[in-house]
Amino acid sequence: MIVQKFGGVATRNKEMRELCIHHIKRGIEQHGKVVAVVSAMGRKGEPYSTDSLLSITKSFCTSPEASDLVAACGELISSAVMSAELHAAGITNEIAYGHRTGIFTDSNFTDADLLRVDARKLKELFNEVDCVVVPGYQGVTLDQKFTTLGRGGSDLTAVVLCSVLNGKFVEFYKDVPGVMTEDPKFTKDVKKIDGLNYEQFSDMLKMGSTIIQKKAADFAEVYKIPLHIRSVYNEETGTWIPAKTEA
Ligand SMILES: Nc1ncnc2c1ncn2[C@@H]1O[C@H](COP(=O)(O)OP(=O)(O)O)[C@@H](O)[C@H]1O
Ligand SMILES: N[C@@H](CC(=O)OP(=O)(O)O)C(=O)O
Repeated sequence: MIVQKFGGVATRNKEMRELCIHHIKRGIEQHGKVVAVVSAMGRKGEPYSTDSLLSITKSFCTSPEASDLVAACGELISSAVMSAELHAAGITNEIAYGHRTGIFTDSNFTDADLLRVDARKLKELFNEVDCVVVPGYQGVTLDQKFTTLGRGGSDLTAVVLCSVLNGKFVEFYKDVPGVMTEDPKFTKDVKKIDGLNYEQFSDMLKMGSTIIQKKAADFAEVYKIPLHIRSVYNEETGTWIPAKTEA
């Protein structure tokens, strides 16, 4: 089993989600089962993105609980869309959300911390289907309120689920070939880095790189979860953390 994470750019429209579905199919063929963690579709200005939902009313800034409930809807919509399109493509799948995902947090709305993760339901679902679709970025409190895990939190969802389900590694599907020497949005002459150790990757994130959420990278380092950051547009190898050693 592996975990694949598809962010807002990878899930933004049907054409992009077809690429995601191709990777999920290949993941199932090569690794048996796939947990597909999805983020809200699109970026600022697109209708179902996290930023668009959070801008419905300025009053969300005075009500963190309501703000988290609306934010969680972005990933719920995305998981419903992805699940339906996977069914249409012939891939058996179930959606795990709310307490079915088993990610329980404290009530620190907008940046909640994990309390415990109960993987029993997810394991049960894998007896029935090849793929479980999980809305990222969210957890539930012990009294069943939705919380979010901080911006970029779907990365944390992916890494945490890989850890509790004993997955082989997490694949992050991006609009870049992997971790580059610098952010290609701002610098032209960049090269893909084939591999980094956890400390080198953490240093890049500390310097401000936004390629994955820092909390997720820290969790991966502590629990030794291998990460593969790669392009959604093709099947080429991206960047492995930790670097693959020569056989
Ligand atoms: N060193 C880096 N290498 C590659 N991409 C980087 C780097 N630093 C920042 N980025 C940015 O990270 C973006 C990919 O992350 P993001 O769009 O947040 O993905 P996701 O939608 O999966 O969360 C790239 O478009 C790129 O601009
Ligand atoms: N949608 C949330 C969570 C997330 O991880 O998104 P993305 O994978 O698109 O960065 C956010 O924008 O913060």
